[in-house]
Order: sequence, then structure tokens, then C-alpha cells
Amino acid sequence: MTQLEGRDATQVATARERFLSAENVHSGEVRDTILKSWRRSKSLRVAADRIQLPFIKDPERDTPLTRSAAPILRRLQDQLNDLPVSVILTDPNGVVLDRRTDDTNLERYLDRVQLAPGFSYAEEYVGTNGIGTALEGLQPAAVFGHEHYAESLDTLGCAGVPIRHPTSGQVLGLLDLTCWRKEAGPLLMTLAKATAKDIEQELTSQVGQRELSLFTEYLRACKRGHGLVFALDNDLVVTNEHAREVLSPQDQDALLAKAAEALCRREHVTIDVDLPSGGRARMSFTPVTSPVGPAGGVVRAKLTRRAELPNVNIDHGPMLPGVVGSGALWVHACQEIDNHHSVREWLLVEGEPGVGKHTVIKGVHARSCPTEPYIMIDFAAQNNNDGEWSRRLRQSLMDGDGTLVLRHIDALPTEYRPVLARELSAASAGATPWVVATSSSSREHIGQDLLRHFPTSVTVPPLRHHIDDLNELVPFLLLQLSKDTWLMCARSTVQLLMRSSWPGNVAQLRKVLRKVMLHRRSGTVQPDDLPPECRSVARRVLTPLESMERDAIVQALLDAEGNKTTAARALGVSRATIYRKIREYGIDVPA
Ligand SMILES: Nc1ncnc2c1ncn2[C@@H]1O[C@H](COP(=O)(O)OP(=O)(O)OP(=O)(O)O)[C@@H](O)[C@H]1O
Repeated sequence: MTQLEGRDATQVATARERFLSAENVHSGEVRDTILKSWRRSKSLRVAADRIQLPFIKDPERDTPLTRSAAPILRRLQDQLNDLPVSVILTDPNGVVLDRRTDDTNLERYLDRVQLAPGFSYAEEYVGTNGIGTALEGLQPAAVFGHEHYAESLDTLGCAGVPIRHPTSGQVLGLLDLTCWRKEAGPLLMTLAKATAKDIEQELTSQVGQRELSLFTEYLRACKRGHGLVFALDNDLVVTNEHAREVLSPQDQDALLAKAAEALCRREHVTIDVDLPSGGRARMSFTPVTSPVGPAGGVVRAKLTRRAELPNVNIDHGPMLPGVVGSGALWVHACQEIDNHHSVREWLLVEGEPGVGKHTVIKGVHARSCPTEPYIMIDFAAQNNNDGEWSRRLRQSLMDGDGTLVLRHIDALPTEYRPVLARELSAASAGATPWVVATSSSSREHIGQDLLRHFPTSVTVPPLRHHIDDLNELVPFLLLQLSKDTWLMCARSTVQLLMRSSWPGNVAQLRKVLRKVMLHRRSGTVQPDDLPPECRSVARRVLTPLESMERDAIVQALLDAEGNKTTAARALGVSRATIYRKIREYGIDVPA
């Protein structure tokens, strides 16, 4: 193969260096597709100086794509003989499923850069490369030498071509040819395209007449409206995007179970199906017949009742009304608060603003003693001069039952602390309501005199420490906010929301959804509907542990006024580690 990059290699290398050190690179200096991909890579905070990729231990390797591709890849490998070219097949997410080469040097190098089965070469992990960039643009992409975003790929040249389903057009995977940069040339792409085309032809003949008839009916149903559409046969289920976004996997299973019964009987039915989420759908199943016999059937469905509001289930006991979430830290905090309520021990509930402290207290009260009085004195809202709060406080303490919430106790001006302490001391001898205070700041803002009335405390975790609960919070808040209209959130949108760190917690999430509703009043909330504050996100969803680690690093950096060496020392980690973590977690180092 001829050398492609040759004359331009130095120019591209220089442009890349400048781009990475935040200087301007103009179109013309490198190809437009490459420059766009570099920009995407940078905005995704891909590391250019090392390769560390997610690994899937057991990717799905027995699919129509792999079955169709296997003989073609084998034949190509034979034809290439000892040439240093690697033939690679990936799934639609860039995860390598198959890699073949007879050249041991190239093979060893590809192992080193993790271009190997199980690793994902998606652009979001590796930056610009033949696999990820082709999948991102949904069209063939060749990337040579220094055009790669990651430094260690600059000795390679690669050409990736997406492979599409013969009828639906959906991208099923990608064929990539990779060789040494000095040997890469335009023929690499020609060969990759021809091979991908062979695989698509093989797929067409494998799909066969049955599936062709089924897909044709399915596509016809999809084109007819925006409803929920499935195609199913004994070993195949296809779901349209709307169904995937609107229905939980459990709801999809419930519909498919009913459809499978109709499939066995090969009869046309229209029935109402109660869904596990509490919603209901009207579903009709139509059997499909191909020229060679029965070919499964098509399901069309429409939601006729929306899901019930979910509630948090503590200890599999009764629910806390108006509270959702099932993350371990969150449920633990709810349980603790509930335990203190059951023995009526006065309690301080701490946690960042907007985490849901007051919501849990209300839920605990509503579940256990809904008919008793619930008095809430908010020190952040009260006019503290008019004595109104002390009158309500005294009355509640005298009545002696129900719940008394001293909300934002940390906001009570210092001069009033002795007044409150005196009232609490006087009441504590007799029967009192369950007294619970909330605070978002450190304990100096409350003072010892008051603190001694609250022998125990519970900390409610920030949203980022139970981020999976967004799956429950988002539909719950949308239902709460939308009242009569019917608004849902696409999975992709929830995924994006999960990558934010939510410094304002659930209260901020509520505000964001309210903003979204200003311009989208019904239908499905898509990522583009989100306000700009949700666009600055981590590269991936952090686990609760990673999120705590990120918080510790941010705190150490703040304490050290942004000095990374001091922060690293305080945390007991090396400077290299703190630099890596800052990049990995996308931390904006405080000035
Ligand atoms: N787990 C939850 N389930 C349902 N709604 C929640 C949950 N957590 C918080 N919310 C909602 O988020 C908003 C903020 O919650 P809440 O007022 O309880 O927070 P807080 O911790 O008391 O805040 P602050 O200390 O800033 O007053 C409320 O609108 C509440 O309804």
C-alpha cells in the first residue's frame, strides 16, 4: 500500500500539538472531519496521553452480524496472507468483537493500545480513530497517523465502515482495517468498503424471506404513527425507539408476554394490558405471513393510563408518601429518620441544600401519624422580629403531639438562639411532639446551646451519591409538575442528567425540569430540551464511591486554594494521581 500521510505528517503533528495546548487550529490545516472529531474528543475530555478503555468481559458474539461476517473475515485474512493489516469487527458501540491478523508485531502493538476484543473504541473513550469516528458520523472514516487523538495511535492508519441492517438500515456494527501508518493508503478504505458490502450482502441472504416480510410490516406500522411498535418472532424482538423511551423494561416485558401468547395462537387480538408500573396500554397484535409461511407478528400499542406515583419503600415496610428513591445511601437515611421518629427521639437532619431533608420528614410523619398536627417553622423564611415563630413554637410544644420541624435551624440569627434554647429546655421535661431540626451548614452555625437538644443526627446524602435514583425522581417530578399533561423523559435524557454533579441536588433537578416544561408541555423530553446548565457533564456516570472521591478531591483543592501538590499531600496520593483524577472527573480546579 502507498504512503498517504507522508508530506503532510509533520504539519498534522504540529497542528495536533497546538490543538492540544489550546491554540487555534484552522480548517485546512487538517481535514474538516478530523478537526470536528478532535473538538468532540476535547469536549468529552478524552485523555490524549494514555489509553484506558472500558472492557466488556463477555460481549455478545453470536449475532446475525458475527455469523454473516465470520466467513468473509476469514477469507480476507487468508488473502492478506502475511501483510501487516488487522481485520476488525465491532458492535455498534465500538466494542471489538473479532480481530484477525497474521502479523505478530502488529498484533502485539494492538494489544498494547487495547484495540482488542472486549474493549470499546468509541470516540468518547479514545477520541478520533477509524472506528469511533465512523460510528459517530455514521459513515466511513479513515484516520491516519497524527490525526488520531490519542498519542499512542499515531503509528497506525485505519479505515472504518459501518455495517447496516439490510432492511431497517440500523447500524449493526463496523468493519475496520488497521495497519502501520507508513503502509496506509487510499486502498485501505476501498478494501474496507468492499468487505463491509460483502458482509451486508451475506446478512441480506441470512435474514431471508421470513424476516423480510416481518420487517416490512413492522416498518409500515412504524411509519403509520408515533405509537409503540414491536415486531416479534420466536427468536427475535424488535422495538421502536418510542417504545424503548416510554416503557420501562418491565412494562415492555409485560406487553411482549401478551403478544407471545397471541403469536402462539396466530390470531389477531386487541386487548388492554395492565403494566407493572401501574399504567395501562391498549395493544393489538397482527400476525404476519411471508411467501414461505408464518413470519411472527407486529404489535402496536398505546398507553391509555399513566403510571402511579412511586414511593420509597423502606425495609419493605409501608411506603413514605411523596418520597421516591431506592439507592442504598438514600434508603438508609430514610430508615434512620424513621427509626428516630418511632422512638420520638429529637433529631437533627443534616445535608446539602435541596437534598430532600424536609421531604423525608414530611413522608415519615404522613406515614405514621397523618392525623396529628404537623408544624413547620422555617427560620430561613420567618420574619424573626415579630415573635410569631416563638408563639407557634410554644403552642406546638404545649400541645405535645405530632411533629414539630425547625427547618433551617442554622439560619436563626445568633441573638435568637438563647430564646429557642430556653423554650426547648422548658418543654423537654414533659410530653412533646417529635422535634426535628434541619440544617445545611456546619454546626458552628447552630451553636452548642441548641445542639445539646439534638443528641443524634442523620445526614441525607447529596443526589450525586445516589444518582441512579434519577430514574425514579425524574418521572416522579415530571408527574408532580405536569399535573394534567403527560410528559415523559427519554432514556438518553436521563442518562445525560446522570452525568451532571447536581450541586443544588433534587431542588435543582426540579428547577431544571420546570424550565424544560416552559417549552415542552407534552410528549418526550429529549436531550436537546435540557437547559445549558445540564450540558457540562462528566464523561460517564460516576459510581457513588467515585463521586465521594471526586468530592474529597474538590474539597482538598479548595482547602489548598487550588494548589495541586498541597492537595495531593493532604489526600496522601501522588501528584500524578491527583492530576489524573482531576482530568478523569472533569474537575474545574478552583483558582
Ligand atoms: N426523594 C425525593 N422524592 C421526591 N421528591 C423529592 C425527593 N427529594 C427531594 N424532593 C423534592 O426536591 C425539592 C427539595 O427537597 P427539600 O425541600 O425536602 O430539600 P431540603 O433538603 O429540605 O432543602 P433545603 O435544606 O435547601 O431547604 C422538593 O421540591 C421535594 O419535593
